[in-house]
Formats: sequence, C-alpha cells, structure tokens
Amino acid sequence: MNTTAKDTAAATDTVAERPPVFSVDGLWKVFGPKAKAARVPADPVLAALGPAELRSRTGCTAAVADVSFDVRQGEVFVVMGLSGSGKSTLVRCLTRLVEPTAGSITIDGEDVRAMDRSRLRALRRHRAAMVFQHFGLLPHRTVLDNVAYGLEVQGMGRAARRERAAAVVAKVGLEGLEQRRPGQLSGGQRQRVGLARALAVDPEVLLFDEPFSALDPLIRRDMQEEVVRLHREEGRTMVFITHDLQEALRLGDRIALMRDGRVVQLGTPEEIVGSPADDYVREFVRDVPREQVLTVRTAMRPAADADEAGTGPAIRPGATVSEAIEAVARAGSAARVMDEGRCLGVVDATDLLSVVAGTADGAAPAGPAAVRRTAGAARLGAAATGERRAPADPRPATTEEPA
Ligand SMILES: Nc1ncnc2c1ncn2[C@@H]1O[C@H](COP(=O)(O)OP(=O)(O)OP(=O)(O)O)[C@@H](O)[C@H]1O
Repeated sequence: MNTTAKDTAAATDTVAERPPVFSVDGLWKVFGPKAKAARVPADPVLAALGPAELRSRTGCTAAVADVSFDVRQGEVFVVMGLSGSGKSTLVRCLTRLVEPTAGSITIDGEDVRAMDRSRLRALRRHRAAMVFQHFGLLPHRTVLDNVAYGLEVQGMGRAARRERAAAVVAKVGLEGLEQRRPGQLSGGQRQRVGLARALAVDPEVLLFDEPFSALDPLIRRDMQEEVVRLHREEGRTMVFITHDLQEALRLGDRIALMRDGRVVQLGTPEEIVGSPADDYVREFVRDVPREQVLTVRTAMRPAADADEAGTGPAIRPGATVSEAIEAVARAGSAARVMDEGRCLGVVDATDLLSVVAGTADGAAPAGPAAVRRTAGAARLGAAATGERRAPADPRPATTEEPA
C-alpha cells in the first residue's frame, strides 16, 4: 500500500484522529437538463425540494444532494442505502467517473474537481482503484494477465508485472488458477480476480461498487471475509457501496446511510443501530440483533461499591453485549468493564437484557469514544437478520471499467 498513508495511519492510534484521504463538502450531482440542473444546488427553494417535487418542477433528479463527509486513512467507509438512493453516483463522483454539479472533493488535500485529464487518469489508475460488481474482466486474457492489466497500462515491464500479479493472485487465494480464462472460473473466483486487479496497482484507496451483490450468499460471505482479512493485513482505506445492511454492519468502520441523495446518518454501526437519527433509520435497523452490534459501553453503569468494582469477570469496553451476556451467565455475577487495569463500569444481567429488549435509555455512546475502534476491531461476528433486497440493475457504463 501507499507507504505514506500506512506510516501516518500507524502513527495515530484511532481512525477518528487520522487525516482524511477523501474530503467531500456540499457535494451535489443533479441529473437533468444542464442549465436547470446547475441551478438546483444554488437555489435554496429548489435545493430543499423532495425528489418528486423537484422532478415535476424542473425535470431534474438530485442523485446526490448536499453531501459532506471525510473518508479517513485506514477505515472501511460504507455507503449504504436502498436502490436509487444515490450510492453509486456519490462514489463515482469521488473520481469524477460522474461529473459533480456542485461542491468540493479533495484527495489528500488535492482538489479533484480541478484535475486535468491526465491527473484524473492517474487518480483512477494509481490512487483510487475501483472493484466493480460485474468484474470487468478481459475474457480472452488469463487470470494472471487480467491482474497484470493495470500494471501494463502503467507501463511496467512484462517480467515485473507478471511477478507482481502472481503475488497478488496468491494473496486473494487464486494460486494455481493463473492460466485460466475468466469463463473458466466461478463467480466468486472472478470477483477475486477483479479484487486482485485493483490491488495489483497498490492504490491508496479501494472503491467497491456493490462488488458482491451478484454472488450467492455463501460465496458472498467468503468474499466479505476476504475483504476483512485484507483490510486487517494491510490497513488499506476502503469505500464500499452496498444496499445490504448485514454487509454494511459486518464491514464498515463507519456507515453513511443514504436516502434520496442525502446522507441521513453517518456513524459507526453501533451509533446507527443504537441511536438511529430518525424514524427512517430506526425502521431500517429494526431487525438487527442489537446485542451483536452494541458494545458494553452502552449497557454499563458505575459500580455500586468497591466490592462490585473489584470482583466479577473482566471484559473489554469493545466487547459486544452478546459477549458480555455469555461472561455474566458463566460467572453468575456482574462483569467489570476494564480498560488498561481501570474499571470503567459494570454490567449485570438486567443491564444487558435491557439493551436486548431496546429499553435501555443509554443509546450508543456518541462522540470520539464511539469511533475509537481500531479498524476491524468491532466487526459484527454474526449476521443481522434484515431481509436482503434484490440486487440492482447494472447501470450504463460511464466508467473506465475495461469490460
Ligand atoms: N445517468 C443518469 N441520468 C439520470 N438519472 C440518473 C442517472 N444515473 C442515476 N440516476 C438517478 O439518480 C438516482 C440515484 O441513482 P444511483 O444509481 O446513484 O443509486 P444507487 O443507490 O446506487 O442505486 P442502486 O443500488 O440501484 O445501484 C436514481 O434516481 C437514478 O435513477
């Protein structure tokens, strides 16, 4: 990975404190008649309209409407929302595969909207590589040559690029299949080739556009684990689009939940499940098993006395409520939430059950403590039960996808 990013990431201990890779401010993408579309962001009346009204008054669709966020070094930033909420448009704006209508985007402080064609090409090829849902593989090339493709485009010599490609093929678990063609691979294997091709160019950021939604559930799960593993090993920054809540909770350090082009909530899985910003988000996360997402920080209370603070099993502050239930059940007593030898609080069976029942008044902790999770530390071990929605239709190729 980009050494500067990795070094900086290692030097700061929490994702929240790391500098942003992408910084997005007041971003709009309005589709429709050009002159009208350009007016929407600047006109407070039009900018405030809902999608149906905007369409009937101007013929325009605000696919991205006044969105601001940072993607920090080393985090997995998930963009989630139902079909048509604006996820793909938003992520494509990051590298101007879709041209934004208004707002600013920077990568490592550099203005993406001011980049000329060659800077943009370099951005897409070297700095922010995309993994697509439909793989975008070259059918007549072998696995190895598909993976080496980006390096070839960069002008790397044949021997060097084949060596690098072979190493990445092994890294994603495709050793032995180097000489096959895409048609001779399963869907999951093809997606691994797509992933390997993006990794081969050693980008600072990997952008995933619903990469696994065409895969069957078991293979999908495998690929999710692959992403978690790669992220744990390399700490590479990732932006991941999905319409699947379960996938978002499993992979995301933070999740931006979109609706009608706007980000309705941006937070850790724990914040989104524990403190939904509005009724829409609450409905979205209704079926998530809270005990598998919320940590004991949500449930703990001050120890009643020195005795309670000094006895009982010790658990980490990042432990899930589900893990704490197990510890409390085994010990038959309250558990202590311990951080570097200090007792932060205690949880007993009643505290924990009230989280499961959704009657705990303490929602997910807000502020820096909530995001003080090292990348990958508080991932969901088990599945949320939210029903999967149908995969989206493929969109017209407005990309550099080499299909
Ligand atoms: N080229 C386009 N021209 C006009 N409208 C578009 C265009 N591309 C997308 N849209 C509209 O913008 C909105 C957001 O689309 P987008 O594809 O970004 O959503 P999405 O959340 O990625 O959906 P999906 O999960 O189905 O891929 C939708 O209303 C869509 O119809």
